[in-house]
Amino acid sequence: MIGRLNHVAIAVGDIAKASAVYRDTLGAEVSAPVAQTEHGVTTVFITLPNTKIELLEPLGADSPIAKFLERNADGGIHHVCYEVDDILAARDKLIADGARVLGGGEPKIGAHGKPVLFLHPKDFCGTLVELEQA
Ligand SMILES: CC[C@H](C(=O)O)C(=O)SCCNC(=O)CCNC(=O)[C@H](O)C(C)(C)COP(=O)(O)OP(=O)(O)OC[C@H]1O[C@@H](n2cnc3c(N)ncnc32)[C@H](O)[C@@H]1OP(=O)(O)O
Ligand SMILES: [Co+2]
Repeated sequence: MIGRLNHVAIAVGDIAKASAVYRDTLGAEVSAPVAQTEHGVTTVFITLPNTKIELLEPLGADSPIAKFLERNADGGIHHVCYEVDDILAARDKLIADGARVLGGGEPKIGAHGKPVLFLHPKDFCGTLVELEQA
């Protein structure tokens, strides 16, 4: 079912500072920040030869990453995103297998304009998993 690793997400308290670390210290190609109001985060994408790093900063009062940052004040790896050929078929199989699909199971449009879903970390080795329609 899962295919390419689309991105690894890092939650940060200050996305401008984190962008500067990746751009200036690590010499990476860093996008401008984009407010993703629907998702309660601001995103930056760092393009690598074989995948992407997504920086996430809380946006708005009830950002889904706020508690994560309370637990990890310096920031930290927040989720991994795998591509799937058919996100609805993947969702239905995961639910049939007893996995918890977050957000009521309906895909939202993610940062790349594609449908995305999130799977509960407790069901996937303590790791928040995002699926993105390839
Ligand atoms: C623009 C879209 C963009 C894209 O790529 O397209 C994005 O990636 S948007 C990213 C931000 N959105 C989301 O993360 C949505 C899905 N996430 C959630 O719904 C929440 O973060 C949730 C439910 C996974 C956790 O929420 P919260 O931390 O408020 O809940 P709890 O404190 O009750 O946590 C429950 C339990 O899970 C552990 N946990 C929480 N977050 C993570 C994590 N990122 N990785 C691993 N484990 C996590 C937390 O420690 C709790 O464990 P416990 O043992 O019970 O303490
Ligand atoms: Co993501």
